[in-house]
Amino acid sequence: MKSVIRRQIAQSIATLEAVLADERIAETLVRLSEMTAATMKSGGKLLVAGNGGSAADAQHLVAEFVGRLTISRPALRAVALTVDTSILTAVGNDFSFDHVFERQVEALGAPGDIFLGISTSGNSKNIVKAVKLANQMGLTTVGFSGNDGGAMAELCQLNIVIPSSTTMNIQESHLVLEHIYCMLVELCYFGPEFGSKPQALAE
Ligand SMILES: O=C(CO)[C@@H](O)[C@H](O)[C@H](O)[C@H](O)COP(=O)(O)O
Ligand SMILES: [Zn+2]
Repeated sequence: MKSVIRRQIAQSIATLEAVLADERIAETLVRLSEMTAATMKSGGKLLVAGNGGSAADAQHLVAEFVGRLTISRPALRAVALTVDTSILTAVGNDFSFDHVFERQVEALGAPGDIFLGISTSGNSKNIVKAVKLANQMGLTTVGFSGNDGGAMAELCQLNIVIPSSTTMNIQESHLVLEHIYCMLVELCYFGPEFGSKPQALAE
């Protein structure tokens, strides 16, 4: 059993090492963070969707934006499209599960907003459909994926593709980058001096 634990931790670290070595990922994350801060400053918002573990990620990331991560500051405008069970069941039941995020993009999205789809395969139909509509509506589309980026890689304007084909490792790296993403948006939006008292978080 311990050998399984060691192997899995080593695999998770190796995936993160590969992420660390990938300059494109760092460059894309900086670009995305600057763009997100600018979008939010001008009244736009971030919409986030994912399935399974990535649905939990969507909610986790949005909770950091609406609450706080590294500094005490005003709430930032972000919405997880995974949380309203009435919408998910109504649209899933009346249309199909492939439309549960697309419909919410139609309802809530506006030109200039950002849609972030989190999908380890990059191929989940409900995410792909939401990306397509978001593109048509003039949102900026972003994909967090793994493997070869799947269909999302061809559709999204910005892509972060974890260099792994193992779902759990892709998810683990996504979470690390999602925390850094929120941290960088706080930095871009409020400036380093705003966060000079991180102990405020303990209050
Ligand atoms: O958390 C896990 C596996 O670690 C699962 O719940 C996983 O997220 C689900 O199978 C998803 O449906 C996978 O979808 P995707 O990442 O390919 O879009
Ligand atoms: Zn999982």
